[in-house]
Order: sequence, then structure tokens, then C-alpha cells
Amino acid sequence: MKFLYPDDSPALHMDAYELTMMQTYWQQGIGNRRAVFETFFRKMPFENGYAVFAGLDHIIRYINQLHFTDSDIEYLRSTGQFNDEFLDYLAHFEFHGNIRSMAEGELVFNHEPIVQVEGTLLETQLVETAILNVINYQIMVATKAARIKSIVGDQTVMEFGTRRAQEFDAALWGTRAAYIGGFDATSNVRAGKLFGIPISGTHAHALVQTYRNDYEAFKAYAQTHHDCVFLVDTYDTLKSGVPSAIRVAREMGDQINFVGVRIDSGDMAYLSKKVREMLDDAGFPDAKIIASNDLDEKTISNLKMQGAKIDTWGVGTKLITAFDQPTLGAVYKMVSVENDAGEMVDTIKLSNNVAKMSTPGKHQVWRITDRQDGKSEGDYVTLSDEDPRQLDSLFMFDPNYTFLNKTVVDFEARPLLQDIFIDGQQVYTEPSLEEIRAAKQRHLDKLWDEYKRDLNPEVYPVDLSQKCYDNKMKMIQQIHEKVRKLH
Ligand SMILES: Nc1ncnc2c1ncn2[C@@H]1O[C@H](COP(=O)(O)OP(=O)(O)OP(=O)(O)O)[C@@H](O)[C@H]1O
Ligand SMILES: O=P(O)(O)OC[C@H]1O[C@H](OP(=O)(O)OP(=O)(O)O)[C@H](O)[C@@H]1O
Ligand SMILES: O=C(O)c1cccnc1
Repeated sequence: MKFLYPDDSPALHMDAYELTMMQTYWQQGIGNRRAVFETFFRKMPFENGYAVFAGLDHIIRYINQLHFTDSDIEYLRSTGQFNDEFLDYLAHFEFHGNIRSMAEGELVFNHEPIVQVEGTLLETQLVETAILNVINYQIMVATKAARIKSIVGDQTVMEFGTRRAQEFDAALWGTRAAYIGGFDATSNVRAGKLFGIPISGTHAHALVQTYRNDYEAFKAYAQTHHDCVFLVDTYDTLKSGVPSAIRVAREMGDQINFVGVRIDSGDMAYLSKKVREMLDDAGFPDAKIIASNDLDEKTISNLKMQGAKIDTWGVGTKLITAFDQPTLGAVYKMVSVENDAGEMVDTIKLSNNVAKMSTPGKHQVWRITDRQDGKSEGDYVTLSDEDPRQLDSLFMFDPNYTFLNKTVVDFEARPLLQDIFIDGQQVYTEPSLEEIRAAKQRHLDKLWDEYKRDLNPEVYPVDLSQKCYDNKMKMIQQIHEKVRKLH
């Protein structure tokens, strides 16, 4: 296996069918026709009431470095599936398309476009797999992180997942997504370096095993560090771990900052209460109790219900693997394409399953907020030439159950899809990670609590404008008639 191509690039990070379709467009002479694709997901992750968008930074990096290197082209040639002229086109490929996207930290919902790609048939097809790969993972982790953070509240929660993540990239980008979702720090040092996420860490059981007793290990650690968290459950939390931590803290006095202790097994409600008493009685009321071990929002919520005296949480596996739902199921669908006459025509993917039907046309998504209470009324998907800001009142209806409707007045409409690339040039200045986190919190504050509860939340409205709805119905009708004529 050859892993060491000096000029390896992410350009081939795609399903082979993108290239086979591209070769067809290219040889048929239609590759430069315009097309618009939109990415959306159909089902809310974890049955949550909202999802948190993350992934744009990785998409921007990917697009900015998208070109085929010599070894990419040579590899494609070696497969014997592509002709020389097409490979020559790829060798000189540059992305000149437009990308519009939600901003990271934005709250996103099912059945609304999150990323929109407009360009030639060739370039829009080329980027499908990479965009979906990024989004399908990062939205899951950012949303899972937000769920966990909503239970943790003002307490600190640290990301501990790298060792359990599905490989290097997932650990790194997952950590960033978790930070966007509301985590406070990470144990992944490279994520600290690359993204500026605060790093944080205690020590493992191996340290205690090396010294063969808690006291010696904690003492050695205290002699070599200022901030100290001692892991107290290697042998016996209450009989050995905590007494040793207290002894070292007393002996070292002001020479160290005794941050607290970490518990990593056992009944954490029971143990944390006992440990709290021991620390308080020993004169360390400010020492924190940190808990880790297969935690997620359900366990944390349950531990809180039991009155566990835990101050800080470390969460790994269940966050970084998006444990209870392995993928978001986001898709990339063509919504408009140039015809023989050079006109853009909307296009639809039909299905017997209503949820699987796409919404034709190039869109904008508007977040409708009530000016009186500042709360979100719902999202309003329009065709891209509509602007609800010009209206005094907005008729919003559920596109599947049109009798569910309301008229909104005195509203603000905020366009969510922003220009990221125009003609292949990046026009978007990325906010800092801190700004993204703050934005996510502001957006959450605007959401009614009913959409935010972690169990059985209300369904947030994602409505279509009348024009968008009529366009969809008209296309469904036209296609049904066409199919009928075939029989
Ligand atoms: N009081 C509690 N209520 C609910 N769940 C708890 C409580 N205490 C611990 N848990 C959770 O129960 C699960 C199992 O805990 P346990 O200590 O048995 O783990 P373990 O993995 O078997 O221990 P070890 O890490 O020593 O192998 C973990 O997910 C842990 O977070
Ligand atoms: O449980 P998570 O949420 O994934 O958090 C990360 C876990 O990683 C460490 O365990 P380690 O790798 O030492 O193995 P362990 O399962 O034996 O504790 C740490 O002590 C946590 O238990
Ligand atoms: O610093 C820690 O305590 C830590 C880091 C990664 C995994 N588990 C624990």
C-alpha cells in the first residue's frame, strides 16, 4: 500500500461516481452548463429540537486547495476508466463556482438548505462527497455537544474523546465541532494548537500504577505541576485515593493549586457525595470533583437528579462517536440545471416517501423572529429572488399540513445562507471560534424552551413560501403527467 505520495491531495476524496458522471458531462459537451445543488437533512439528529451547524471551516479549506496533483491524475489514468482529454481537464481544474452556506454555530433544521453550490455541472458534481462527509459528521457532534452542554449548564465540560474517535480526522474536527456546540475545553493538544481550543487534562491510572500507590503518584505529580487534579479511583476511591489526595494537598500547601480529584468508575452519585464530605471536612471546600466514564446527557442528567456532587464533566466516547446515531443522513440534491436553450430550469427528485422528495429551485432560508419578544417564529424557505423583508405580514404554513398556518406581523427576517465563494473566490471572512460559540448561544436564546428540551421537543416550523410551495406542486404535477403519458 502506498500512503506516501508527496503530492497527495484531498481532491480524490470523493465517490467514484462523481467522476464517472463528470466524464459523461464532459464528453457530451454539457459540462459547463450551470447547476445548483443544495444540502439538507431529513430527520433531526438525536430527535433533538434543533441542530447546530459546524463544518464550514473544513469546507472552505477543502475548496481553497482543490486541485488535482500529478499523482492524483496518474492514479486515475491507471484505473483505465477515464479518457486522456478528461484527465487533462482535471489536471487543470479550478473551482469557479459560488457557495452559499449557513454560518457555523447557526441553528439548523431538517428540510432546509444548509449549503448551496452553484457552478458548472462538472464542479458542482465534484464537491458532493466531501461536503456531505464533513457536514454529516460535524453537525452530529456539534449537536450532541449542545445537548450535553444544555444539561451541564454553567458547569465545565471537557472533551475527552480522541482515543475513541473514528480515526485522526474525526478526533480533530469532532473536537472543534464539540467546542462550537458548547464544550469548554479539549484533551486533544493538536486541536489546541490548530484551532486555539483551550486544552485541559488530568492524569491516567497508569501514573498511579507506575508508583504502585496513590500517595507516591500524587506526590510526584504535585512536585512537577502547579495545577493538580488527582485521579482517585485506581485502587479504592474512599479508602485510598481521596485520603492520599488530601494528604498530598496538605503537605504541598501553597506550592500547588489543588484543583480537585477525578472519579472514573463506580457509583458516581454515591462516591461524589462521600468525596465532597471528605474534601470539605479536610478544609478543601473549593476543591472540585471531576467525573468521567461513558458519560452522556442522559447519565449526567440522571446523576444530577441523584444529587451527585460533581462540578466538572469529562465526556469522550459518546460525544465524539455521536454514539446513539451514527450519521445525520444529509444529502446533496440538484435543484436547478441549465437546459438546451441555456435557461435555468428547476428540477425535483420525486419519491413515494414525502420526506424523500426534494424542493425544486434555488433557495434562501429566512429566520423569522417576532420583534416583540425576540423569539424565533420558524424558518421560511423561499425561492432565491424573494425577500420577505418587504412584506408587512407573512403567511406561514406547514408544507405537509397546510391547514397548520399562522400570519406573522412585526417580524424580522434574517437570511441564513451567506455568500462564501463567488466565482471560486472566498468572499467570506470566517468569525473566530469564540465568536461562533457566542453566536450559537445567541441563536439558542432566541429559541422557545419548548424546542430546546432534550426529550420530545416541539417540532420547529420550517415552512415554504407560497411561491416555493406552488413551484414544487407544479413540478410534481408536470412529472406525474409526463410519466402517465409514457404508459
Ligand atoms: N449513580 C449513577 N447513576 C447512573 N449511572 C451511573 C451512576 N454511576 C455511574 N454511572 C454510569 O454507569 C456506567 C457504568 O459504571 P461502572 O462504574 O460500572 O463502569 P465500568 O465501566 O464498569 O467501570 P470501570 O471503568 O471500572 O470498568 C457508566 O456509564 C457510568 O457513567
Ligand atoms: O469514557 P469516555 O466518555 O470515553 O471518557 C474518556 C475515558 O478515557 C479514559 O479512560 P481509559 O482510556 O483510561 O479507559 P477506561 O475505560 O478503562 O477508563 C478516561 O478515564 C475516561 O474514562
Ligand atoms: O485528562 C484526562 O483526564 C483525560 C483525557 C482523555 C481521556 N480521559 C481522561
